[in-house]
Amino acid sequence: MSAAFQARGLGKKYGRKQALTDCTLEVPAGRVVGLVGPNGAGKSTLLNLAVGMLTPTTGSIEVLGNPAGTTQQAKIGFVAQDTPTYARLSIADHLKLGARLNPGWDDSIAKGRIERLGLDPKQRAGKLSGGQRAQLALTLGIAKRPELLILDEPVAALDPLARREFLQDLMEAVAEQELSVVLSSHLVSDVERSCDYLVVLVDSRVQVSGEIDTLLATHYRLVGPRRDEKSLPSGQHVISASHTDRQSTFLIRTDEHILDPAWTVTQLTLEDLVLAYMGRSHPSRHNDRPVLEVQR
Ligand SMILES: Nc1ncnc2c1ncn2[C@@H]1O[C@H](COP(=O)(O)OP(=O)(O)OP(=O)(O)O)[C@@H](O)[C@H]1O
Repeated sequence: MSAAFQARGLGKKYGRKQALTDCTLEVPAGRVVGLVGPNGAGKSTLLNLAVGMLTPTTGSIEVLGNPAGTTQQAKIGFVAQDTPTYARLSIADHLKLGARLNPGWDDSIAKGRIERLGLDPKQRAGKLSGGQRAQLALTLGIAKRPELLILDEPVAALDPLARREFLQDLMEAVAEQELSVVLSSHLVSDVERSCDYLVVLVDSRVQVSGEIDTLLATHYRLVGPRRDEKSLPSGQHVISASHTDRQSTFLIRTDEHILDPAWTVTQLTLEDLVLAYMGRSHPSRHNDRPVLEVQR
């Protein structure tokens, strides 16, 4: 199976605003990829480039092995951040339209979800609440049975229970179909619950990407007597450092064993890891409110 998407030197400028910079990234197929980063980081820009709604200023992006924008539309499901629906059409009309436009449409998935959500198929989309509209858009995306489902902050408008159920549905769809998912989120807990691959984007640049299990197995917190980061072995890459008069704390990435007995070594949570990379781009944010929400 080809990569879900592959970006090489991808960049996007809106006028003079650089929204995405030199993004080189290969996201394997068959994964649930969490794209996280603060407001304005460039997440929607990257996702819109992937579905061909935007054209790159520099570099290139391939989706399911084809240049973005040329992949068969039936293979890609995209739910944009504003969860677009047709206000004057009913839920049932949306499902009929979905069935007509998509060769792989699964009506039982669509109708089953709408029924489970307690939505009235006769209701017009324009009369739905924001969360219900998001549920309709997500239902259309899943029932299309695409090879790649791209979701821009899909759960932002959903209540906590609906969010959990939706992520559960998504994971079941990935297990049952040959489906890759890329979803952007501000919520580390949602990524932790549903994703197995992580991309952190800050200030238009990818800070880190990889399998979540591998990332967690190669990042550590070291606490010990104060020392300069230059004294650490070359295989230990410092992501963040903080010091008191006597003590140093480093968050590091390494593939090697940590042999120095002076350190107390602990592994990072996903939240620690994400916040460390986000802080690296914005040193001044260490003392601020976290830019990612953490909800359990
Ligand atoms: N159409 C546009 N014209 C000019 N600037 C834009 C446009 N769309 C986005 N930007 C800018 O590009 C940057 C990246 O925006 P983008 O929407 O990709 O971020 P994001 O990570 O999705 O943010 P959020 O989490 O708030 O949705 C931001 O600084 C934004 O102001």
